[in-house]
Amino acid sequence: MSLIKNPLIIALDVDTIEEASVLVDKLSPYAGAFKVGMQLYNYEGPEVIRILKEKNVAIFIDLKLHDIPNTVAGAARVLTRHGVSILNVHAAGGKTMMREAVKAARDEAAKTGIDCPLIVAVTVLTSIDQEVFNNEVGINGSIQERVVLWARMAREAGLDGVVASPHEIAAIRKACGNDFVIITPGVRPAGVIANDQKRIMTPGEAMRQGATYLVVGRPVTASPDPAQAARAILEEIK
Ligand SMILES: O=C(O)c1cc(=O)[nH]c(=O)n1[C@@H]1O[C@H](COP(=O)(O)O)[C@@H](O)[C@H]1O
Repeated sequence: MSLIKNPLIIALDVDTIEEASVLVDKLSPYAGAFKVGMQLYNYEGPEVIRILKEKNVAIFIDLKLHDIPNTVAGAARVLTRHGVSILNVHAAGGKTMMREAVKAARDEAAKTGIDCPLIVAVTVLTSIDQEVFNNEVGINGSIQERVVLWARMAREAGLDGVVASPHEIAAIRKACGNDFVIITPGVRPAGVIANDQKRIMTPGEAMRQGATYLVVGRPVTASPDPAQAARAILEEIK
């Protein structure tokens, strides 16, 4: 969507509208979009979307919808009314769930004249490593194989793209083509702490692999100078 002016999406993982507003005011010159996830949305509700949109920034609503198809379709339909730029669902919810979500969002957009968000599927979370994937999540095979399978499935269901770690970007690009949107969290500038992220790369490496958008939270928002941290990432991916 045209409102997203560069590949850097900043994750607003804070509790309140006040904290989010401070970050947006500091970072809007450098961010292509801001991500509102389960922490901020579950405390402040849809009001946070309205207030941030008044600042004329693009919003990625990250609620990782995962439920039966009818329930996810209903959520995708009402979230579309907020006029967000990106919305996500879990690929693990299956193809019918994804297809119904896309249909509900597109129908609502056509009915209301609101732009339809890009709809993307979360694949294997970037905090999961191969051992946890096999032994705790309980899925056999490599993470990469699974991510590519789910990316193909998302594409067949009519989604615009996926969320995946930088490690799978090249394989997804090969399987799903150049127009497929790949949103990549698990991004850490060189020397920055990984926190709970397991499958990481630097911003420059992730873009060279073929990412469409990078999602970055703590390396920017927890920095003593968030604007400088964001500027440095933009410089690195130029
Ligand atoms: O869907 C997401 O955005 C997401 C998927 C994923 O696999 N990994 C992941 O970290 N994210 C989100 O991306 C952001 C990463 O934040 P930092 O680790 O602070 O950079 C968080 O808001 C996560 O919720």
